[in-house]
Amino acid sequence: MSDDIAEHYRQIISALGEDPNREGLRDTPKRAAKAMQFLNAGYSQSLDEIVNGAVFESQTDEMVLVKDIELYSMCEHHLLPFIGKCHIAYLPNGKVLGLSKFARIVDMFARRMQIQENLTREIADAVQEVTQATGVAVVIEARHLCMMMRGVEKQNSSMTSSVMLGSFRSNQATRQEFLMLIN
Ligand SMILES: Nc1nc2c(ncn2[C@@H]2O[C@H](COP(=O)(O)OP(=O)(O)OP(=O)(O)O)[C@@H](O)[C@H]2O)c(=O)[nH]1
Ligand SMILES: [Zn+2]
Repeated sequence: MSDDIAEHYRQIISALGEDPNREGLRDTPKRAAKAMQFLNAGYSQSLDEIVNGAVFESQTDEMVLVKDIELYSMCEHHLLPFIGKCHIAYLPNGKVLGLSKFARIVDMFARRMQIQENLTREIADAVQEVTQATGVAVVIEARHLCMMMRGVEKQNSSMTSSVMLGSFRSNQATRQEFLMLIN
């Protein structure tokens, strides 16, 4: 698989007019293949595996917020990175999720070919599935290199996407509290 990807990179380098045999590029197909596999490792993970049973009984029903989880993903249109941060809140319903698992869930879905809206939705659905929470809110703020390095070449625009489930959708005060806490 890795060799296969490396061979394709060799061909791409060649098609771009470079010499894949010159010293600096000799190992590049192999490195690029390895990097690309890392950036797409989310396809071979499952929610069960990354959560690893770290769901704990708790009587708290107050909002839990995990803020500023850094995020690196690749846009599925150009295969260029988008970079930003993710905020996740939920209202526990008898159980809480291990803190590190929020970052693991973000990475599992970010390390796939994505658009920001779908990434946001997949993270929210996953948190809902493992916690059975009364409500889940996810906000992602990101900058897309496909907008910066090429195309419209806008350096300062960022995109915010959100998904509100359960109480965050139905209860204005809950949503307001969340938005106030992340701003
Ligand atoms: N909604 C959304 N759009 C995205 C995301 N990532 C990239 N895009 C957009 O996907 C669109 C693809 O448009 P196309 O016209 O098919 O491709 P293109 O000619 O390369 O587009 P330009 O970027 O405008 O040069 C562009 O408008 C991108 O900005 C994302 O996460 N969400
Ligand atoms: Zn793009």
